[in-house]
Amino acid sequence: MLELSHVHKVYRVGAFGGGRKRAVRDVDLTVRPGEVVSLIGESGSGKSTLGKMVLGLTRPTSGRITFEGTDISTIKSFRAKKEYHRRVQGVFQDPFSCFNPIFKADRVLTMIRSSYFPDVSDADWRDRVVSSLRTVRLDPDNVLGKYPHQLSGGQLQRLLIARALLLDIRMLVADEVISMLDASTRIDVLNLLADLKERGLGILFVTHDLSLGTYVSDTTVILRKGAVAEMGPTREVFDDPRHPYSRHLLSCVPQLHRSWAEVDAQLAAEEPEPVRLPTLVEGDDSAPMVEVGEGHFVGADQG
Ligand SMILES: Nc1ncnc2c1ncn2[C@@H]1O[C@H](COP(=O)(O)OP(=O)(O)OP(=O)(O)O)[C@@H](O)[C@H]1O
Repeated sequence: MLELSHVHKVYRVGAFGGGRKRAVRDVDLTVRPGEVVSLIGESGSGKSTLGKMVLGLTRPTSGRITFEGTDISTIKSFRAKKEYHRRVQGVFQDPFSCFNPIFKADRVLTMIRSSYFPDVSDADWRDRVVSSLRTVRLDPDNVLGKYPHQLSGGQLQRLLIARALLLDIRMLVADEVISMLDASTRIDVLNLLADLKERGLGILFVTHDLSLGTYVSDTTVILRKGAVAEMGPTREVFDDPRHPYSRHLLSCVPQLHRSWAEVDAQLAAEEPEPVRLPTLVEGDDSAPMVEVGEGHFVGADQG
């Protein structure tokens, strides 16, 4: 469905754009229908840049992104871009900033109608809206006609997902969608993502939160300095992390039932079979990976 192949992104920075900032380095990854792929990494590791490239908000410096067989760099006309966004949508961290406080919150749905479905009758449109709101577990009577300040962050986030669903999307880029929500609402939104996955959507779930990454994802991609440090089936990556960075990162997840000393002791006792990590070559932008288990890859140690 979605395939990234040797994707790089270098931003021009500095007063006259003379500097260069490498944000993404040689990333290969795939998202299949009904699969949730978590992109995990610390701040600045390139997660959002990858999400933005998939959404066509910024272009890769090199490499290819294909969606359902089409290289998205060939999608140029306004009409073709609109069609692409009928299939691929993004939902972002701060739901509040997506709403204009002087308009009712459901205006985000009306705008979809005027842009994509001008010929749909009022009755048909109302049915579609009600159905998409129910899918995201919102009560239409509770949210329609309300202003953004009358709704919670979780309701606004779900409203944005409902908006995406009106478009019959196949792929959702969910960029830190739960980081601004309180704990119980987070679980609601995660459960909603799990429902969407059941409906066959592919989801790129961008997060810096490791523990939430495991909750919904089939595949985990750990990014460091723009390159993949480790990727593979989520259970394998979490149960048997092979890259030193992933091991360090996973050991930092607080666990209620164990002290830090116990975690350190376990890590030392369970030192995995040593992996010969690939090396980066000076002057070469590629980021090689080695396979350490079926579909489980590790990248170079970038120090
Ligand atoms: N438009 C831009 N121009 C220049 N540099 C940028 C731009 N956007 C991002 N960067 C830089 O690229 C790197 C990757 O940024 P990105 O936002 O993708 O990381 P991230 O992992 O999503 O971080 P966070 O979790 O803090 O959002 C960072 O060093 C960032 O400063």
